Amino acid sequence: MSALSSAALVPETKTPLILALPKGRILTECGPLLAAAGIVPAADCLDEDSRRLRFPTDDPMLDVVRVRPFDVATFVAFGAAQIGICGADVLMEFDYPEIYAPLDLRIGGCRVSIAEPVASAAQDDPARWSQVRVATKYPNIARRHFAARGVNADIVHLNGAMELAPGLGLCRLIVDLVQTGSTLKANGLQEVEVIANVTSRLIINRTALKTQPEAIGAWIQRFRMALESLSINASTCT
Ligand SMILES: Nc1ncnc2c1ncn2[C@@H]1O[C@H](COP(=O)(O)OP(=O)(O)OP(=O)(O)O)[C@@H](O)[C@H]1O
Ligand SMILES: O=P(O)(O)OC[C@H]1O[C@H](OP(=O)(O)OP(=O)(O)O)[C@H](O)[C@@H]1O
Repeated sequence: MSALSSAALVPETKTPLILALPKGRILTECGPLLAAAGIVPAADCLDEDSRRLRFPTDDPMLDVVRVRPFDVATFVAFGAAQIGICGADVLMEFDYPEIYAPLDLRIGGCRVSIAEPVASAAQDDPARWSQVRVATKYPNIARRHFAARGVNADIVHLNGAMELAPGLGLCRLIVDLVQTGSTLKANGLQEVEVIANVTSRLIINRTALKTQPEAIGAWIQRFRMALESLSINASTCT
């Protein structure tokens, strides 16, 4: 019997599903999407000042938890949350096989890029890189990217403020997120290569989808319809 057909015999659970949302900039962008999907979380859920971490919604079968962006993928991969919203950068970094990412939510647009000081970029030819030291919050993405290019990369793992690292002699290159480019510019760096374009995704724990196909399938469908209604509204507003 296949995993799917055996899962269909398991009764769906009566405990609420957990939707994991990322704290920070994406949380604000999630507001209209949640509203369009008919999710009404407790009022303080979208308030970054609230110290609460788990919130009921108007649906007794759905609770929301608010965690750090990198941890959304971990909560969902381990089944602590069944559904989540997470940047494609985080999914690329962890590459969890337990996560299914059915929908591009078209929020949190940015890119994972390589940058270096403006002064060295002028004389540097990325095609000639053979040995580089790279500071990044994305060690796996960076390692894979440089390996695919045949470049020996010594990776220094930082959790933030990567833009400081080249000027202080910690590394020659950084791999970080870029949106407007203003953080790079303010720190004397320039983007030299785009590794991947990023948006946020709806993510699902694969086992939960097998064991609760109706409930989780219905939420995927609600997010899909929400995206359609938002894009219809956006195109009629322009
Ligand atoms: N400048 C940006 N523009 C647009 N989206 C971004 C930008 N920076 C990050 N993101 C997206 O938002 C997600 C969360 O980024 P954010 O910078 O808020 O969190 P963080 O700094 O990683 O959190 P933490 O405080 O846990 O380190 C990223 O994974 C990415 O998908
Ligand atoms: O191209 P820009 O529009 O300037 O955006 C890029 C910046 O945004 C992110 O940092 P964030 O502001 O989230 O701070 P962080 O360093 O705490 O992650 C990222 O790490 C860059 O530093």
